[in-house]
Formats: sequence, structure tokens, C-alpha cells
Amino acid sequence: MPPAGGPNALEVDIRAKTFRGADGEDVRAIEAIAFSVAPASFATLIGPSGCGKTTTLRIILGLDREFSGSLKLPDSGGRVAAVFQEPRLLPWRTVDDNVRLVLSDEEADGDLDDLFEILGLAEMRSRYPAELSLGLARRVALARAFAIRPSLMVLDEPFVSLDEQTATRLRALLTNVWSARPTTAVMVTHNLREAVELSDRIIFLTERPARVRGVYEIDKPRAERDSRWREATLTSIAKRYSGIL
Ligand SMILES: Nc1ncnc2c1ncn2[C@@H]1O[C@H](COP(=O)(O)OP(=O)(O)OP(=O)(O)O)[C@@H](O)[C@H]1O
Repeated sequence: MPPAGGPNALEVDIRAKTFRGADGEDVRAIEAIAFSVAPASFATLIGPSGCGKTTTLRIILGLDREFSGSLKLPDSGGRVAAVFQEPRLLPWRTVDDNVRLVLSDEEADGDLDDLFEILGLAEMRSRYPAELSLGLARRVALARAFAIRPSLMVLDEPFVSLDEQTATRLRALLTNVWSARPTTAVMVTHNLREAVELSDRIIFLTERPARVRGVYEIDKPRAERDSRWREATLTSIAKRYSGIL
């Protein structure tokens, strides 16, 4: 049984996921991935390359229905937002339009000032994607995801390929916007520091075919996660899961 997460938790229970390989052979990607994410809490999946993390996110997003097991979303009528490695902005639309495009007609006329402000994008609204650095484009992708007030947010390595300073700034912005607009979140990253900074729960996966290797809970409020606490937490994780760091 997946660990309890409450009535409106995200419940993922993948019993098996197999791909048909190019040579016609079956490739077993996932053996058993079960976990839950409590409402308005943040979970991160970490595991070796190719172990099935993106596949798990695609199953959660409903983009892949060919698996054995079950999935329960936090709110069946709610919206689901996704943030991918690539910001996927429309190049011929301004920043403002890229964010408004995902909204319904009534919402699109609404006030997004707070959202742009919190993400440090207030001055960028009339710019086009080609005028933005990768870090800024990723902020716009976050704005677009949070604009719909999703009941579930899925993030696939949202800060990969950024320099460390930019990534640190973006993680702080994500924490701020997520506090202002809380939602149940599941992120994939290869960066354990990032996981420790952002998550309430870290789910460690094995090599393919993936199983859950262990779940690490973090109770410390984000505002109190200073560098000393982070180093101690990384050490404690490394002790518990050898080979993780
Ligand atoms: N459409 C597909 N057809 C065949 N095999 C696939 C397909 N998609 C993924 N796989 C295989 O399933 C396994 C899991 O892939 P997935 O992309 O989920 O891994 P990942 O953990 O996200 O990897 P990474 O950390 O490198 O991003 C891999 O071995 C991959 O080659």
C-alpha cells in the first residue's frame, strides 16, 4: 500500500510499465512505483538515469495510459499543470500573452500582476521569448503553470542546464510562488540539493525497472532550511542511501 496522504492526496500506484523496444523486445521500465503526495505538499522523485521518472510523470499527466496499476488525482475536476525542461513558449507571443493563453476567457482578463511580480517578471511582460535568457523563459513557464491555479503541478527537471546562481534564484522564486498559490506538486530532478531545498517528501527510485528504494520525509519549514541544515540533511540521506550522492 502506498503511504497514506489523506483523502485529497495524489495516489500513484504503478504495478508495471513495459515499453515495446525498437527490436520488438519488451523493455520493463517500471516494476513498482507507489507513493502519495498530501494536498499542497511537494514531492520529488530522484533516481538513476533511465529508471522511469519521466514515464511516471507522463502517467500522472494522463499522457500514457498503458500501465498496470492505478492513479488517483488530488481533485478529479481540478486542473493539472506541467513544467518541462524546455519552457515551450510561443515565440510570436509576448510574455503576457504566453501566460494568458492558457486561461479561460473570464480569467484571461483577470489581474496577473501579483503572479508576475512574485516571479520578478513585472518588467518583462511585453517582451518576446527570443529576448529572454533561459532563466527568464523558465520563470515565464512557471508563471503559466501557476496562472491556472492547478490542483496538481508536475515539474520535470525545471531548472536543468542553468548556472548555479540562476538555479538558486529560480528555486527561491518557485518557493515564493508556490507559497502564494499552494498546490500539490511532483518534481523530477537529478539534483539532490534541489530536492532537499524544495521538498516535503523525497522518493528514491532504484535502477530500471524502477522500484521505490525509500522515502525521505522533510518536516523543516522551508524558511528555516539554511545551508547548515542542508549539509546535515544531505549527509543523513547519504548515510541512509549509499551511492545516492
Ligand atoms: N516511448 C518509449 N519507447 C521505448 N522505450 C522507452 C520509451 N520511453 C521511455 N523508454 C525507456 O524506458 C526507460 C525509462 O525512461 P524515462 O524517460 O522514464 O527515464 P528517466 O528516469 O526519466 O530518465 P532520465 O533520468 O535520463 O531523464 C528508459 O530505459 C527508456 O529508454
